[in-house]
Amino acid sequence: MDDVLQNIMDHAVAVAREAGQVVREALCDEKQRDVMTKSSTVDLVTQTDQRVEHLIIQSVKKKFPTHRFIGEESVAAGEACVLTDDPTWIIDPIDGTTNFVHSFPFVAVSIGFSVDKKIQFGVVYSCLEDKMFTARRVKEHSVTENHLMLFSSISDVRRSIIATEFGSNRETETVEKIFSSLRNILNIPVHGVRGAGTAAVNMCLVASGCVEAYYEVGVHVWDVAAGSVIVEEAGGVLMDVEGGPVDLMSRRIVAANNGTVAHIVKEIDAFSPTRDDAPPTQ
Ligand SMILES: O=P(O)(O)OC[C@@]1(O)O[C@H](CO)[C@@H](O)[C@@H]1O
Ligand SMILES: [Mg+2]
Ligand SMILES: [Mg+2]
Repeated sequence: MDDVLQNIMDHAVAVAREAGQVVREALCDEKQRDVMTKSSTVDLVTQTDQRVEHLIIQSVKKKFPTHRFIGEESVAAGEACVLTDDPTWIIDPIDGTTNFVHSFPFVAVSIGFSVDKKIQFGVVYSCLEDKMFTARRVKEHSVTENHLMLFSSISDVRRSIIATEFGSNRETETVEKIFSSLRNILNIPVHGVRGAGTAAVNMCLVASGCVEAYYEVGVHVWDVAAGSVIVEEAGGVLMDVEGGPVDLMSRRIVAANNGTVAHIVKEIDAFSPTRDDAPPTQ
């Protein structure tokens, strides 16, 4: 299985790079950045998101015809978001669509691959920085092209930088919760709070030791599937925002180094968005 998995992972890296090239070219063409909206007026999608997801899925289907997919834009178009034991590609064609639309320079192609409901490898291509992050669920871990993982050993949370995002839900109660967590964390006080505008890149920042932790309520499985392996293989931990094991379908995540995770979890004002795998409401 090892060689088989490596073969699949090599394909994921190649197709992520190809997708990244499409994204970079689209950035120079206003038409390809025309905005449509999904769950709210600030949940953006472009024809490039759809095109890139199609490109990835078609390329994988040619090589691995029995594999299944959970793709952000396919789910938006009505496909089920259900993880089975079958080999499944979990795809976010553009993580950071808002960044893409505004030319804010953090945009990633994120591909996680799951078997038996466990993510086996993750590939995050931060395509405007041209950084490829990969990790496989074995002892080895690697970040290609010299982007070495330099995991943070800081254990004093007051010396940390914490990453988070504001998401695309603007309901008053949700915004209140987001600010309540943010206030608690700023008041620790931490050195700073940052957000790249993409969950996948935020998780790679944890794996690289640039930030000590990343947390968010409202993410989707395609935002974090790839990053989850990258963080764990770098030596980090994943947790639910109220402690306990993370559930990638729950839309809640903390990814952190060992020293700060417990401190961050204490400060989060948790809530529970509708799960990614919830049956559709009629
Ligand atoms: O919609 P996209 O661009 O794929 O996802 C980007 C994003 O908004 O999704 C997460 C919340 O859902 C955030 O962490 C992240 O910034
Ligand atoms: Mg995303
Ligand atoms: Mg996306």
